[in-house]
Amino acid sequence: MTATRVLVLNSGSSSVKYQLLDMASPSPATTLNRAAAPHSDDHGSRLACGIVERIGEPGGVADHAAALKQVADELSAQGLGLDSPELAAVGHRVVHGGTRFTEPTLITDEVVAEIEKLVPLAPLHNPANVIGIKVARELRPDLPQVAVFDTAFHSTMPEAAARYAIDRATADRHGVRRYGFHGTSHAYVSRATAALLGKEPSEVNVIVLHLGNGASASAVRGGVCVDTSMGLTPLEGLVMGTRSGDIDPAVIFHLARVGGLDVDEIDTLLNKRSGLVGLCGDNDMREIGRRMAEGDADAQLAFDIYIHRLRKYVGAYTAVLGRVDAIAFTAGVGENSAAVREAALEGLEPLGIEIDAVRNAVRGNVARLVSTGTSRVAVAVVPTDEELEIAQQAYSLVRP
Ligand SMILES: Nc1ncnc2c1ncn2[C@@H]1O[C@H](COP(=O)(O)OP(=O)(O)O)[C@@H](O)[C@H]1O
Ligand SMILES: CC(=O)OP(=O)(O)O
Ligand SMILES: [Mg+2]
Repeated sequence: MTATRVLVLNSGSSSVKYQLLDMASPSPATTLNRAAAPHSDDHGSRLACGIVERIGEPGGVADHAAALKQVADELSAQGLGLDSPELAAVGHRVVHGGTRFTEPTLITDEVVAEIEKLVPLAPLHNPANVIGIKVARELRPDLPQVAVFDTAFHSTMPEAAARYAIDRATADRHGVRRYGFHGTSHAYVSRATAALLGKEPSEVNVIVLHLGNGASASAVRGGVCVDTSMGLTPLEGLVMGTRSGDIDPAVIFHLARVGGLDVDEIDTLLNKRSGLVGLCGDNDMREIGRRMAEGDADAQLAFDIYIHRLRKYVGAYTAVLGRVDAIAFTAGVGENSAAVREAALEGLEPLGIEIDAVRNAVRGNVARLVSTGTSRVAVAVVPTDEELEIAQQAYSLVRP
């Protein structure tokens, strides 16, 4: 029997998502929506999936190790356990790959040690990724395990976009540069957007707006990333659920000198108590929408700040790309919030961007266009599938 299944673990700061895929059958993107299939040979059908949430929170499981045990138990209960001989590999999302990891990588002890060295650059994410790797390797030491890095797709950014304008020697000594994140999603969605337009990725320039709890924008020219909004860590850029995104770095000095906060307190403030939750107490866009409908001024201001930042990045990446063929919305907010999409692009007709209010309001879970027939820039909603992309990349390394 040929082993054709891949288990994907997407360990986040407070959740573990998993999918088991069979790489011998076509992917749902192919069967549901041919136009949106990102690869011509697009394989990977979902056999099982799930999520363990609220890790470390009251009412949730204690820690990531406990979450992974729950994942293993859920799979075993369906007869799809990690002991299955049909498993060909485990694919792991790893958020920070530094400058070294720009390709899917077969995991060894040495690779794990390198990923651990990058923890200071992604303290909310890499430790969880490492635990996932260790647990899976203990359960199946014989099985190939593949790391797929969030930073990889952004490694093509030109130096002009990747470097901060700070002292070069200091920056180089400490690895201070812009790495970018959510790259697996930006890669998948930019390709799927090209497919939706009936074009090759090399033929189109796309702005991808990945709006989840973490959020980032990227400018993709002919299939290659040329800029993205996250930087050294996943804190820079857009307003997020709990993260501030861009601020004047002097805010940190001011809070330390005048506010008396120490570095760890400021880190927690900017990563966990800022963004939408810091502005209005809620980080879920559904709840913010409900509050706005009731005339809640704090929720409205949080929404307005979120949208203002998003529009700035649309404008910036329009200038970076020169010619924009499509703007693609993805992830939890991007796929589901018609209000965010509309507010982000409202009044941008002079840039050739015309969103169609009726199309935009239609809900769905397949890739679709929401721009008018005359819009020079296509506006698309493209469901992301980080797990499918990770499975395909992992399988390409281990397939017979
Ligand atoms: N129907 C919806 N309308 C508006 N926002 C939604 C909807 N469903 C989910 N979201 C938003 O999506 C977010 C989660 O997105 P997701 O991509 O799953 O994030 P992450 O992977 O970072 O956990 C939620 O916090 C919520 O704000
Ligand atoms: C890198 C990052 O921000 O990931 P997430 O959105 O899963 O938190
Ligand atoms: Mg996510």
